[in-house]
Amino acid sequence: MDALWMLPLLLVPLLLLTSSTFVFYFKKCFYVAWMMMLAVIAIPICILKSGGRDIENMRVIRFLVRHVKYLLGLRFEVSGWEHLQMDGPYVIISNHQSSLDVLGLMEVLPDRCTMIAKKELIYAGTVGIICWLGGIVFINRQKTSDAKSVMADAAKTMLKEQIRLWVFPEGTRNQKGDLLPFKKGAFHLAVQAQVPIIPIVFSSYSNFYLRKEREFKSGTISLKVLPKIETKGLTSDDVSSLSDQSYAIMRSTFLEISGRTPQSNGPSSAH
Ligand SMILES: CCCCCCCCCCCCCCCC(=O)SCCNC(=O)CCNC(=O)[C@H](O)C(C)(C)COP(=O)(O)OP(=O)(O)OC[C@H]1O[C@@H](n2cnc3c(N)ncnc32)[C@H](O)[C@@H]1OP(=O)(O)O
Ligand SMILES: CCCCCCCC/C=C\CCCCCCCC(=O)OC[C@@H](O)COP(=O)(O)O
Repeated sequence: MDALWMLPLLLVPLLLLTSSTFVFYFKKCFYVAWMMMLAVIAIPICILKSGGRDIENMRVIRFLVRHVKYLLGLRFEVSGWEHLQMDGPYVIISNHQSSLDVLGLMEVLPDRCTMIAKKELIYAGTVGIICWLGGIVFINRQKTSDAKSVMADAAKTMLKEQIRLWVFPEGTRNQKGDLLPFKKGAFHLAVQAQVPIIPIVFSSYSNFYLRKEREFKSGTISLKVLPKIETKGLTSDDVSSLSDQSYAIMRSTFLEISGRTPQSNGPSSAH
């Protein structure tokens, strides 16, 4: 008879585990907490290995982040690896749906590659510190002139130190089921450094992660690395067409790997 009183107590966790809203919040909180904790582990390793801010720290970060996908029930199917097998610096551009992109990014991240990120990320606790140690280039999106000069410096550093940079040309996270018009910074960067652009496309997260509906299920993400786009000989006058060209191939790839058919050519580039 006493055991019957236990029943509701057992039902509560059972109900919670089957509630998709609970799972959504649980997985999100777990993700942030786990990344924060991984950064706590990574910080002393990076400082001991490199003594401070150094692009080589990205190896440590990449190694420590690789297992996180399993904990969230996510898988990545990568195609086009061969396009990353290239010597020297280049600019990677990819679409940006959520902070979960970091997991896919770490799947394919080449050596000596860091990212351009909004400066607010530096205040994200231990994650902010590890981003700084990993050589992430922080830009102030509210001050275009500052962002431009930081990126012009980055173009020089890329060549001097043989660094690759990963930029999210949409400039913000976007889950609207299509790509946002591209900002121009990534293309100016590649043209200034005269290095190739490698587009990488993440398929839509909408079949497993829906922010509004508070759903976060297991899922498989296609990650497609596309052939490089050369910028040798191009000048700032070519930036708009370079951006339009990149947008067009990334958008059609996004729709294709997300199981959708293109409806229109969409917006070309940001103005
Ligand atoms: C173990 C531990 C675990 C922990 C785990 C760690 C995880 C470690 C991974 C983290 C991962 C990070 C992920 C972060 C992800 C983001 O933070 S995304 C947000 C930040 N990134 C970006 O914004 C990049 C893209 N944005 C841009 O490139 C933008 O162009 C800029 C540079 C911000 C400027 O913005 P804007 O003024 O709004 O945009 P835009 O319309 O492009 O430019 C205006 C004019 O300036 C010109 N212009 C733009 N850029 C330039 C330029 N560089 N030079 C000359 N002219 C330019 C344009 O051509 C345009 O002129 P017109 O052609 O119209 O005449
Ligand atoms: C004490 C501060 C607490 C801050 C908590 C946030 C910490 C995040 C912790 C774990 C997530 C790990 C991945 C971090 C990298 C995520 C980068 C990201 O996705 O930034 C958003 C930015 O691209 C676009 O921002 P907006 O969409 O314009 O906004």
